[in-house]
Amino acid sequence: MTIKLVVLSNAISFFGKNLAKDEQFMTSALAYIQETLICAEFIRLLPKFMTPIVGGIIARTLKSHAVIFNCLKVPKHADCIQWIMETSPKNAPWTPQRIVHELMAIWFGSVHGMSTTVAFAIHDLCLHPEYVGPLRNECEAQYAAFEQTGTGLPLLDSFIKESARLTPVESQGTRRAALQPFALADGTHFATGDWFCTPVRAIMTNPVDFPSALTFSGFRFADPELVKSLEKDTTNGAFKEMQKKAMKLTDCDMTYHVWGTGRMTCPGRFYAAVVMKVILGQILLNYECELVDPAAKRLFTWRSTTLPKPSAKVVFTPLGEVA
Ligand code: HEM
Repeated sequence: MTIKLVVLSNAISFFGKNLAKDEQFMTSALAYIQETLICAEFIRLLPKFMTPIVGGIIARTLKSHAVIFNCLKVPKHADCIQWIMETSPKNAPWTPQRIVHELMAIWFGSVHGMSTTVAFAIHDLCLHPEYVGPLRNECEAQYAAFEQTGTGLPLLDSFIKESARLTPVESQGTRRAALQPFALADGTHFATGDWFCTPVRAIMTNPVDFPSALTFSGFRFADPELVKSLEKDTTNGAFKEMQKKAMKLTDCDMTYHVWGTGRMTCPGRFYAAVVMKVILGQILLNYECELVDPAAKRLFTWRSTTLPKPSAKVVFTPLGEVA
């Protein structure tokens, strides 16, 4: 009885209220004491070299150990918190506070980046209705497979990439402060504390890299053969402006800076691309969308950021109700 009383009194401080009320856990926590005592006495009788081997075998066979370890083990989650914990520096792991701080920074960046990029892509669907047919056909044919694998929908992939090229959320990227005097390969010199960045918008509208750079060409990044096969769907040559080389939404190079550059290129872009395709795929499969006033200003710029104007309203009409 005494041991039971001590176990009960101790349990809240050791394991917290929830586990202290868990009958299966508490039975095992009590059994653990007795099993450990017997096991320890037995092991003391063995030659020293055998103790770790036999001790390990006994520990694995004791039921109480299994229950306790299963209840106390921190589960491995498939989420962003787990990823942050695993990528925190091994030699000086981050405190819980730092992990929450990192999580909220990523939460902000990812929600802001994705919501703005998707909003602009929806505007582009409204402004360039010639793309709706081929995109909807692609979704009808491939959305189920995309749901299984998270890959595919190459026309939608290109459409989102083109929308983000012409309306990137940020006009400047890869902002860095020089921590010590620093020179670029071309000799440009930075003193300690100087800031520099890449002109994202200017780079992505450079006519050297993008034919008809200021024209929206939703399939310019797709495979030219695939786009050619759509020619029957268009009468006005809408899909003719193509890049020299096909490029996926998640690809980045010196001409496409939406995801940043170099060592800090966005690691969330594969996830972001899938989420954006889910949202736009569902819209294409279920709705017709229309800007209430297509001629009105739909974006505004604040410093280097471009955002959708809250007044730029879109009407979504379920496909079944389209007149
Ligand atoms: C359309 C949506 C997104 C855009 C446009 C975007 C853009 C960017 C850009 C430009 C950078 C580089 C910043 C720099 O070099 O200073 C970056 C970094 C980063 N992004 Fe994204 N991002 C998006 C979505 C996401 C999502 C969904 C996640 C995570 C779930 C994410 C996680 C990160 C992280 C952790 C970094 C920092 C990488 C590092 O420090 O090495 N992003 N993102």
